[in-house]
Amino acid sequence: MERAKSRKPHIMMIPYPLQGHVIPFVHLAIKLASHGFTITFVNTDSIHHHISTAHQDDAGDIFSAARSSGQHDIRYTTVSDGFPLDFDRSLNHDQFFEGILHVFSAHVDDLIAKLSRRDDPPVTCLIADTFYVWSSMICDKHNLVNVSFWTEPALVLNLYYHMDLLISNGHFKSLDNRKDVIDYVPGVKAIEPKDLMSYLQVSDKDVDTNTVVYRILFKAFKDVKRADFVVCNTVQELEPDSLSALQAKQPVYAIGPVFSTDSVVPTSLWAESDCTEWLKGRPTGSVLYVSFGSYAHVGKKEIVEIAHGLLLSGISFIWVLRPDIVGSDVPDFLPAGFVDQAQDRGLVVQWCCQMEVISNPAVGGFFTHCGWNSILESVWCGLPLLCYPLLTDQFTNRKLVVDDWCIGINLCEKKTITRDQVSANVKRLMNGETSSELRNNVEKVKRHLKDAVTTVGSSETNFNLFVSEVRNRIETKLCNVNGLEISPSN
Ligand SMILES: O=c1ccn([C@@H]2O[C@H](COP(=O)(O)OP(=O)(O)O[C@H]3O[C@H](CO)[C@@H](O)[C@H](O)[C@H]3O)[C@@H](O)[C@H]2O)c(=O)[nH]1
Repeated sequence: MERAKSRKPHIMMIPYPLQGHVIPFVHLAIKLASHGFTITFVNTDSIHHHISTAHQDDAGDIFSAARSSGQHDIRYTTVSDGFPLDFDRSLNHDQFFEGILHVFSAHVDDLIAKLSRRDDPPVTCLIADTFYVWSSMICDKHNLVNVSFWTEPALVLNLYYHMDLLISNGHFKSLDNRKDVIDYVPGVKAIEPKDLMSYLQVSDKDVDTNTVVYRILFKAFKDVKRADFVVCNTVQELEPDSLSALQAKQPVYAIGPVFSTDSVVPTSLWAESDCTEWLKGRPTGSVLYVSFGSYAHVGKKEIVEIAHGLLLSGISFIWVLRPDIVGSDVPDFLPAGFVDQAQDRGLVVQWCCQMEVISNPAVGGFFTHCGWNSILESVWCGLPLLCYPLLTDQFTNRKLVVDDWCIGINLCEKKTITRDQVSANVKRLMNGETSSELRNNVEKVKRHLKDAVTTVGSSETNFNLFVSEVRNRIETKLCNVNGLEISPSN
């Protein structure tokens, strides 16, 4: 018993190898380390390569500054995702995901086995992304406490969790899906099929649901039901019904927003441009920030319409355009002369420190693809949103933003957009009556986010509860291994 108790709990954390997942994982890692856990953070070789290239630090351990400034016990290692470094994962999306589905877990298994021979204290808990299909298998094999980290809204988890209901009611995976409102999912009063995640909006007539994305979804949301704990990057007060429905099934903790405004850990996969000089002296709230995140692609036609719409609007803007926004094989996508026409009114960068830019007082609105991190960050900074969801959870996130919280407006119902539509909506977002209403509403939602992370707030309380439950579970496991019969409270 004493031997078990004296061992520091050691958590291995493995984010999904995508930007929007790595960032919240890093912040959660630092928070757990500051609560006395030993953390081993695992990035894929490819993610590590991108981060260290972007930050011009090839040998880098991304946690070195955090370790010395906070005296945290965070170790950092990398693992192969099964593909060579120069394999284009964005261009060969499905092949890459087949690897993540079938091959990646063997590398993780191998890494844990290696660490357990070498590491002190031994790894006793795994926090893996909910989209991984192998967490329970790995945890069973290595006797680890199994924690699933969900980086999207609870509403989205709740809908995936109840995919079987959507299928049996004919809203998903039937030849011709029902189009009426869905009102039978526990914790979801009503949701229209157009607000489901993109993957659940298709019928069997149009799409083959045996493709790799669906095989991952079906397996991952079965596997999450076997997790000991689920932590969600959301706030109890913002999504009480979905969270209660999930909490009725298994221990689920809303601990968001999980981010830090002064992080010393490099996480960007692309080199960041500094926008501070450009923003200097611009009137408060006058600049629109435009970004479509790290993963989704936008058609060249749409990029051209957005570009013209931004010019037509007369509003100043910073537009993040990753080199692969259309596709890594399409390097030229902006209309000829765009940058010259924008003159001093527009800045185009391939990537930036988003939190730093949107917290600048000159920025007054966010034109977004509705990635969940961007929504949380935008609310944190008090910015209303112009929503242009592209895929996956982004449609469902838009429902929360536009319909439930009334802090944003829709760019369009369909994917096709026109420059006039862009210009009109940018102006509505930034100035006038709609803009003031949205800003008032954002302040209310922002209050929930800020309150949640105070020492008595819901997220902080949930986090502390989670920490103590995980500790107990780890101790119980260690004692069982050592042949000691104890209850967690001993
Ligand atoms: O120039 C930029 C642009 C973005 N970011 C950061 O990158 C993250 C982007 O995350 P998110 O807004 O969630 O978008 P994606 O990168 O597209 O995230 C993926 O992961 C999210 C969380 O699981 C999902 O909600 C999205 O649909 C999915 O595409 C945020 O933290 C931003 O602050 C930067 O630092 N600089």
